[in-house]
Formats: sequence, structure tokens, C-alpha cells
Amino acid sequence: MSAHAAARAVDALRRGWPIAIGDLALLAVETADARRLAAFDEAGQADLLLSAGRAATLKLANQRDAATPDAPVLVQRAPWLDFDTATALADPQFDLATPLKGPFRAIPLVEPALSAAALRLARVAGLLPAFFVRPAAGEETITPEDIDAHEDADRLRIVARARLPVLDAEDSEIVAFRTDEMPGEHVALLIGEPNGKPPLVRLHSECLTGDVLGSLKCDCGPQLQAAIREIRASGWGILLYLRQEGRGIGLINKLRAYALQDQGFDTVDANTRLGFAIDARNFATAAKMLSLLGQHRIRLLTNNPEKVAALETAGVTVVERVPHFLPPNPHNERYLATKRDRTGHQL
Ligand SMILES: Nc1nc2c(ncn2[C@@H]2O[C@H](COP(=O)(O)OP(=O)(O)OP(=O)(O)O)[C@@H](O)[C@H]2O)c(=O)[nH]1
Ligand SMILES: [Zn+2]
Repeated sequence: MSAHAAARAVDALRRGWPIAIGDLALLAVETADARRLAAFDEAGQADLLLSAGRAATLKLANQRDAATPDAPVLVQRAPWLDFDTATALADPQFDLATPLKGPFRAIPLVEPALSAAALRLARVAGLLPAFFVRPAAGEETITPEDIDAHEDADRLRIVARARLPVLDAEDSEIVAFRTDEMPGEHVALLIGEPNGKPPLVRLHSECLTGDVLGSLKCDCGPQLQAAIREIRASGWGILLYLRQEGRGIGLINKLRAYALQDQGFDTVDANTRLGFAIDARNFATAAKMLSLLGQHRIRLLTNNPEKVAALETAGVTVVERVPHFLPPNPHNERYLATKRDRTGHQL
């Protein structure tokens, strides 16, 4: 396995340089331009790889194989499908403003597993999930396994720990985790003193806008502060601060989702229009952190049954789900209603 090559691939994508996964050469649409596209694809024959959600938004879904509704879609290149048209296919921000030229033709995926891996890598790189694709011609290539190492919870290890008095829990300790590949470090805040009972645990996914800037669009900031208070009041427990900004799609893509919400789409449809899963988080990371901290039986502070299920699957026993509901404000009422009605949150 070549973790180095995968790290270089993330860097290359961000800089607008081509990469290769197996025998597919790929250029990310978001960081390309007409000149880079011409250099990547002199013959003008590179097809366009899109995610299932984006294809459904563009009404290309009916051309796909019904047996694999979540598979990526390859749009055949046509002489008039130039760089700007490809950008309009990849980026939903102008969907409502500019009617797309067409017709676009979805063609069979030659390499479904490699194509899906490419879309995972776009998410890891924080880019729109859309690529120009042609057969590789001698480039350094990586494998899907290299890409998955970026999110492989088993590679996590504890790298530093220190006392950290925080507001409402002065007797806390911070523990930092990382893997060689992962761009951000996850941390755990150990609050209070172990008392023989299962710890009260909160899995908090990073939200720069809510946690740091006090955004009222979501409930993250108040949930974070309240979690620390509740854990302290319960005796002892652990706050896991997971670097899964935007439910795993990264800050920039979350802000793109916010721009779509400004156009009227809800949090679920905004993710789908961008081409991402509704929730791209991987809670195996949280399970591994708990295991490294020696905790296998916990009480979980959440309204999200998916978190309970994901932890149980990863070997953590959740003896109790403790609701974690904060009063809505006028800006997040609809967001909370969407969580209740469309993503199964028990609110
Ligand atoms: N993609 C996207 N992410 C969002 C949006 N609003 C908040 N987030 C992110 O969602 C994560 C918080 O997840 P929530 O769905 O609010 O809550 P939860 O963690 O699933 O469930 P609880 O444990 O009940 O709070 C953070 O990473 C936020 O950055 C949004 O509109 N779009
Ligand atoms: Zn938030």
C-alpha cells in the first residue's frame, strides 16, 4: 500500500494536477481550467465522472442501471461539452439560473470500483465530486485501498495528552489522536473522574460555523457547550471532537450546501445536489478512539439513532441513549425539522 502516493494525490487534486487510480487518469473539474483540461486531454475525449446524486439532480438517473442506483455516472464527452459546461454539470450553484444545454448521454462505467474510489478521494480532498476521466498513460497510480487508508480508524493512535481546564469542567484532560494519512486530528476531552459506571459520551462533529462563530443556522454550538455541562453533571464522561466538518464533506462543501439552502433547498437535498451522501461521516473513528481510551460500554448523548447503531456495529455497547435537545431559534427551526422528518433524529 502506498499511503504516500495517496497523500500526494490529495495534494495534486487540490492544485489542479491530474492523478491516476488504477488505469483511470482523473482531473478534478473544480480545480481544472480550460488550459489544464487541454493538457490532460489533447484529443477532447475525456468523459465526465459524476456522483449518483448529482446525476439524479441533472435527470441523468433514468439512463443508469437500475440495479446500481448509487453507482457513479459517466457522461460521454461531446464536442460541445467544453470546460464551462462541465463546470455547470459539476457545480450546482447555478442550477436554477442557467438551463443546461444537452442532451447528455450516460455511458456504462468501465471501472465502477475505481470510479467510486475517485469520488471518495474528492470528498477527502474537500472538492466537488466530479472528474474528467481518460485511460491512464504511464502516470503514477494509486489504489482504492490507498484512498481508504485516509479514513481507516484502525490506524489511529494517541499522540499527546495534557490537562485542560475548560469552562464548566475544570478537571478535564485532552487527548489527541491521528493517523499518518488523516489531515485533521481528532481529540477527546475526558471530563471528571471515572467512577466505575459507563461514561456519558458525546460524539461531536466539527462545525466551524457553529462551534467557533456562533452560527444560529444549526444547533452545534449550544449542543457542544451543553454536552460538557451534562457530562460533568453526570460524574464523568468523554466528549469526542471529531474532525468531520459538514457531516464529513468538509467546510467548503458545507458552505456550498448553505448557499443552496439560501436558494430554498433543505440540508438533505443540498447535499444530494452537490453529489454527496446525506451523511458522509464514519463513526468507526469514534469507536476506535473509545477503544484506545479503554471504554467499551457507554451512555451516549445524542438524538441520532444512526450514531448508536454505528457504534454498536463497531463493537461499542451503548447501554443508554440520552437525548440531547436544545431549544430551537428562528434560524435553525427548519434545519431541526428536517433532521426530525428526513434523517431520523428523535427530536
Ligand atoms: N453538510 C452539511 N452539514 C451540516 C449542515 N448543518 C450542520 N452540519 C454539520 O453537521 C454536523 C452535526 O451533525 P447534526 O446532524 O447536527 O447532529 P448529529 O451529530 O447527527 O446528531 P445529534 O447527536 O443528535 O446532535 C456537523 O459536522 C456540522 O458541521 C448542513 O446544512 N449541511
Ligand atoms: Zn453546526
